[in-house]
Amino acid sequence: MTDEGTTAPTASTPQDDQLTYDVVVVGAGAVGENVADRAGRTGLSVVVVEQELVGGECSYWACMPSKAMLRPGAVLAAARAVPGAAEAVSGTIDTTALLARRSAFTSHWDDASQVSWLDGAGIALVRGAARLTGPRVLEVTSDDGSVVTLTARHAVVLATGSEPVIPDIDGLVRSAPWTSREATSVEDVPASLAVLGGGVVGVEMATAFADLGTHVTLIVRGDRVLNGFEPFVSEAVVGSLREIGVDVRLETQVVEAHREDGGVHLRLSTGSVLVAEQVLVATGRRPATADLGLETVGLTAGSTITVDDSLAVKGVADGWLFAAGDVTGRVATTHQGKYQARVVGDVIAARFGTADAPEPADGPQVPGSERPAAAAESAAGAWSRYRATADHAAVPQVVFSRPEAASVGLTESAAHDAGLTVRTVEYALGSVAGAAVSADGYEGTAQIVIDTERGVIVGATFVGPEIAEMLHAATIAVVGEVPIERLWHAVPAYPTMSEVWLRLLETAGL
Ligand SMILES: Cc1cc2nc3c(=O)[nH]c(=O)nc-3n(C[C@H](O)[C@H](O)[C@H](O)COP(=O)(O)OP(=O)(O)OC[C@H]3O[C@@H](n4cnc5c(N)ncnc54)[C@H](O)[C@@H]3O)c2cc1C
Ligand SMILES: NC(=O)c1ccc[n+]([C@@H]2O[C@H](COP(=O)([O-])OP(=O)(O)OC[C@H]3O[C@@H](n4cnc5c(N)ncnc54)[C@H](O)[C@@H]3O)[C@@H](O)[C@H]2O)c1
Repeated sequence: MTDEGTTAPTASTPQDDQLTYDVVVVGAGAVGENVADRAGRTGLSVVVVEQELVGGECSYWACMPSKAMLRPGAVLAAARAVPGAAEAVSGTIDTTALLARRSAFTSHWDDASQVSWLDGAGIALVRGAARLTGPRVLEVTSDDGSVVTLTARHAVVLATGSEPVIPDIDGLVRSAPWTSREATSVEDVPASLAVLGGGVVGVEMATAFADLGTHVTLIVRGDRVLNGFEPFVSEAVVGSLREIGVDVRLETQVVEAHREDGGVHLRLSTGSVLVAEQVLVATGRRPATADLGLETVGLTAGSTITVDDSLAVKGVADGWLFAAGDVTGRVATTHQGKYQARVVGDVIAARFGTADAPEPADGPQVPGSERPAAAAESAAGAWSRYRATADHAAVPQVVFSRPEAASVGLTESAAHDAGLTVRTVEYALGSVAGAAVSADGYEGTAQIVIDTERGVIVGATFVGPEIAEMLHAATIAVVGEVPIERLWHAVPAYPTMSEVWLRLLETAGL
């Protein structure tokens, strides 16, 4: 569906400097790739623009390398908690092997395989930095300075992700701090590391570097880590970080920083000075929108791009501009961004796709309609495939700390803030046979938040070794709004950790 007479460019750089496609996606991270795939399924021509590596942050500097770095420590801890296996693992982590496996997971920071995937899916790629110059038109500047003008016949989707925030602390920028990129691509493991920020990146990277033998100090300004989770998660995670040798300093701020004699000197609010070989700043991320030309379409450069549940950008006329992923400021995880990508891809396919678009499996069918998908999309309500409803009700997240932490939906306090009448039920995971068998001295907690008016679960939290895979059952219960009386009939196998569901429901009075 490219212009007549124009050969659709493949994943190599196109020759023309004026190109028109049905859909232009800016950013080929996990989110942009999924938007392109989904939107292109009904015959729309799609191009993605990428200024760095196709695959984005998650593949090369975030999810994949960080999880690869954390896995050896988790496996060792699991083996050490089981007599019989423990005796077989008397050594320490092999740093060289760990980093080699980490690098393999990033394809050695080479995006060739992802580019081939784009090619196979019939999605064109233009390499360079894209900037809107007005409605539906963008300029892409490549590394060699050449400029391509891209026009979208129907839709532009911004999926430019986010960038780390470096707090305004005297001397910090001059100290050349690490961000998560340097931490996840590390080759020379530092002897000591100060980690600033007790969020997800701070906690995961403190764990990973402690495993690598680095002396880690975690500086947290509040009285707990992982603020978005239930408070009992912080207690468990801080306790175990300290057990693996991380010096956790709660209610502490960095006042001033400078680099001297090969190390970074951090003056702390407590009056002491901390010296570390490197400092990792993990104090959150902001949407990457500073140089996107937002001002040419009536938005503010550098701001979060606000979208509705169809992922259409608010405040832009004619419904041609969409956004998904970190750049929307909704939820900054790959899985939720990819969910948004599926939604917006389907919305674009339905609104602008051809008459032969497949009929949706859900939503109202309009007899005799030439474009059933378009009719279904325009009538779509919450929980249809065309609306990102889960962004409000059922966001799951796993933190790969030790113990792991996982949650979906609302915490108790968020439920109160939302005006719900709730009760919480908690159960010690270590009392469940499946957990006791999996590790001697297993410690962990499961909690559900029950909306007492509707009799459904609106939130769940787990903390404990190897609980990550427990989360999806909770997500299904929350999204499905399964009445707890019905959940009672979902019988967990014995002896698995999932038996905690039975114990939670018994504790709730069933
Ligand atoms: C250390 C770390 C660990 C993480 N671990 C997890 C995890 O385990 N699980 C999880 O779900 N999430 C994790 N996340 C979050 C996850 O990485 C992000 O939510 C995800 O990468 C967002 O995807 P995205 O496509 O929106 O953005 P990105 O992956 O950032 O992709 C955006 C792309 O747009 C490109 N781009 C930007 N501006 C332009 C422009 N003007 N022109 C052309 N291209 C442009 C960028 O180069 C980039 O490739 C982690 C994050 C960090 C920092
Ligand atoms: N496993 C996962 O799903 C995973 C892993 C890593 C990152 N991520 C995502 O990446 C995003 C970024 O992670 P993050 O940890 O950088 O951000 P975050 O928002 O999770 O945590 C940032 C922390 O830094 C603190 N902070 C902010 N400014 C500070 C300052 N000036 N001084 C001291 N502390 C300060 C905040 O209080 C907060 O605790 C998150 O949204 C997260 O969801 C996800």
